[in-house]
Amino acid sequence: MAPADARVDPAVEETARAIAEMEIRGAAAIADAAAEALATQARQTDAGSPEAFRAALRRAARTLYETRPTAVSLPNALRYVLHGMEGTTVSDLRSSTIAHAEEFRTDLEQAQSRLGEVGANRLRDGDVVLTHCHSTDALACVEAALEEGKEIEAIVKETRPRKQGHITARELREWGVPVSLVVDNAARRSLERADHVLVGADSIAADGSVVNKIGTSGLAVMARERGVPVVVAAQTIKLHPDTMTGHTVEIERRAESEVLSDEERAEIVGESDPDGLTVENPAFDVTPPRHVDAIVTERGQFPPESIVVLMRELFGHSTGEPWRP
Ligand SMILES: O=C(COP(=O)(O)O)[C@H](O)[C@H](O)COP(=O)(O)O
Repeated sequence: MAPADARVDPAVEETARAIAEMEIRGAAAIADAAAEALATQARQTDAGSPEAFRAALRRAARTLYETRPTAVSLPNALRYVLHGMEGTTVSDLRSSTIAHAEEFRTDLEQAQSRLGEVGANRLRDGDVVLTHCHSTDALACVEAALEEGKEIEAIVKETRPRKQGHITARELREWGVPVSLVVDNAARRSLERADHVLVGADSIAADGSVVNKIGTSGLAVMARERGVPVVVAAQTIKLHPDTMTGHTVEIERRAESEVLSDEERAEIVGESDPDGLTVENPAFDVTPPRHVDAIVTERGQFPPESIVVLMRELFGHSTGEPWRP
């Protein structure tokens, strides 16, 4: 049993709540917040023994891990920080954990800006990108292209049901990028004037499949039909190491209330049996590698089928779940 002083800090509970309720969202932001929360746990814990310290960190990591299942950046971040927890005294454990969390967060930021430079090479002056959801990795490519003096336009898919497209549109407008906001159903028509589909990823599997916001796979199929290249911007923390041994990526299913209000439900159901109406709300889908042209990472760009080589290089060691007791 874990020692009594292995308590999860309230700040960690608060971060976990914010991730679960999507106040903190997007794979990179989730990873960053999780690493920061573990540093807070390490700083605040009143654990009186190395054993209690380790147990408290593992508990905190598990609390964070259980928030959202699809973005692998979350377990990758937790694993990185917990693997860095070294020492035989509480003081050493504390300082090594905090140092690793800080290193992770700095690396994350630098990786995104390097990735942006790599992705910007694909964008030419005057190009139009079509986006889906809100991805900081994808936007880093646009930002780097703008810094190089290129003019870029964007067609931004609204992205039902939570309309993360509005966040994308806001950021692009802050940078002065002309934006056409379109409903998701306008995707195929909008592809007529797009030069690239540019999206992010929550997880990338060993076969090069891309797990991203629901609607990405349909968009990629249509883009292939129209001959518009599909570019996935994804730092290497989006690579899912467990898929090298055949695990599949869990697709998060979210609440009906994101899709249908109580009043709308009542209107549809009328006098009929309420159980006859169910709402499916999967948050992500899987785009097969044949519909993806390139995965842009901070290590360069890769055809999806070759991403496994990079995955082996980065995650060749055993992965494991260090937050399990
Ligand atoms: O699908 C989403 C966000 O989904 P949600 O809004 O459900 O979290 C983003 O495309 C990826 O997380 C990549 O984002 P980033 O490039 O910022 O890591």
